[in-house]
Amino acid sequence: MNAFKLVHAVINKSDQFQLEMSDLLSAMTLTVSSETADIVIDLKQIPAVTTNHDEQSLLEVIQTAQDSHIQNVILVNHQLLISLDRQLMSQELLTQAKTEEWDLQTSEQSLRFTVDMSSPNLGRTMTLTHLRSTTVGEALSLMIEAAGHKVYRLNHIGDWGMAFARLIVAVRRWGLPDDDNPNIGYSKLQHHFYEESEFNPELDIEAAVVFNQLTHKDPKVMAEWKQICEISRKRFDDVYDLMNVHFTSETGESAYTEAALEVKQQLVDSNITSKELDAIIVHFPEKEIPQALIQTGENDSLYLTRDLAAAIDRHEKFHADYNWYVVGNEQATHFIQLKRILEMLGYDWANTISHLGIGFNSYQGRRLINSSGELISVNGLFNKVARRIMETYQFSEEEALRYSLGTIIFESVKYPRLDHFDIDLSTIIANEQYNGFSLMYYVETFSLYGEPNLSVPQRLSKEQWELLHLILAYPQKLAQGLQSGEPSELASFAYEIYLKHKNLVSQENNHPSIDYIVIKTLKNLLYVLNIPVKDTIGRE
Ligand SMILES: NC(=[NH2+])NCCC[C@H](N)C(=O)O
Repeated sequence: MNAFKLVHAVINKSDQFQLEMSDLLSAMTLTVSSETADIVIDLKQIPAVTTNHDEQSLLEVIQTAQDSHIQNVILVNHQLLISLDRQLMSQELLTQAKTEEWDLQTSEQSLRFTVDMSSPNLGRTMTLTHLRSTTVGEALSLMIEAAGHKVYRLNHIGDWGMAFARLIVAVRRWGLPDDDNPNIGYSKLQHHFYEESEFNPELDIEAAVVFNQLTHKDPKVMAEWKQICEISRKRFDDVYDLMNVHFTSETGESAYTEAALEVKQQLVDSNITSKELDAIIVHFPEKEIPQALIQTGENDSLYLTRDLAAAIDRHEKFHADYNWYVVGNEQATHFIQLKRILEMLGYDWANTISHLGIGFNSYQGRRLINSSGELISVNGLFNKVARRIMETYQFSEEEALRYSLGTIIFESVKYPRLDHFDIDLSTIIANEQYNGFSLMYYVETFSLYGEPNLSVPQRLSKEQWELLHLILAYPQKLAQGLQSGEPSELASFAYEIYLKHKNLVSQENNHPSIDYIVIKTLKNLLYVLNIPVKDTIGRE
């Protein structure tokens, strides 16, 4: 049941008005309190309506359409106030919940998106920022699909650069890490390298030689590099499997080293670079953008230059309307430079690029380390939270892991992206709180009585209608979440529905048909956030 499409169709059926769905979407509110009306349309926000006469005609269009969903419509102070046939609307919400055909599209055309998400670095552990990029990126991808668009999920894996030369040297001296936790092992090796190189400058010299060999694709050194990458990669796949995240394309940065040289040449040829010693630099006309380093020595490539090559490749492959990068906000300048350089090269599609930044993330107030200062892997975090759930609620191991995943995923999407999020073991699994645990538990254990012959009550109480009325806003919440790139819009929407329903139940003012609509809608919202809720419908 999509009230936005309904109103849009009613108006556009006439020859007089052809409104854009996007205009209607921003002008139309399902009022918070349904006392005045069920739908308010602010006509000042609709470009096609400019005069009093237009306002009057629009009113008449809706009146003469005599759509059965619309009970009454009046014009007050440049606003259209629409009252709906509550029973009919509710009945249609019930049908939607039964058939699970969620009609959430509010866009006339289907658009194409790429979402750069996760993009961890091999040869070290996945950080909480990478984890949150994965969860936010996947939620956004599912939201894009739910809204009827096409998404390409892209993993731009960090597998190139000086860090790998250091790791190769470290592995030569101190051996490969053990199998249990290779990425923790690699991170320790990197750390060890830094400590040792303070006393032993030979290490840095050897790393520089290795990096040069890597740059020239020396087969023996490439084999050492490849081994490190493959071992490291497997662990990330375990995380993706657990979270049910599947990428359209996973390309290491190493795949762009040659294309990066071409981009460099293109920049030099367009006269937007300057050479300072061995370095090639772009100065921007805007003073506030810091100069960008394109190359430091012959034949090498830098993160930015590889990213420019990858962006061009992405555009050629996917021709997306939107290219999103869900990446830590400390890289804000990098993305400003990336976009501006593409503009300076004359790529008109540069405006499709948006950096959706991620704020600071912590575990118990710190980075992913335990109380004795040891690194924890993301898999380790899932297990830790699962263990805590098992102890607290006596869940089976399998159930605890599923709840752990759902809880961590929800926790990382429930705040606006740029806000700090902390995984606090004592609060994230507390029941009846604003967390993933409570929502999963609620939708999976709420007792629903029967399904087949449900129908909504003849007369809905005020509170009952207010809850269903809130659910009618789903397509708009989804559109707003996509507009701002914020899955948190849906997380807080789910929580609001949950609270209202709990309240209804405590007043014994619920009804099986309403329970059914609510639980199915909440489940759908959780699916769209990639929370692994069970398919089955409560206990009978
Ligand atoms: N296309 C991109 N730059 N994606 C993000 C890459 C993130 C990078 N690997 C990092 O961990 O910092």
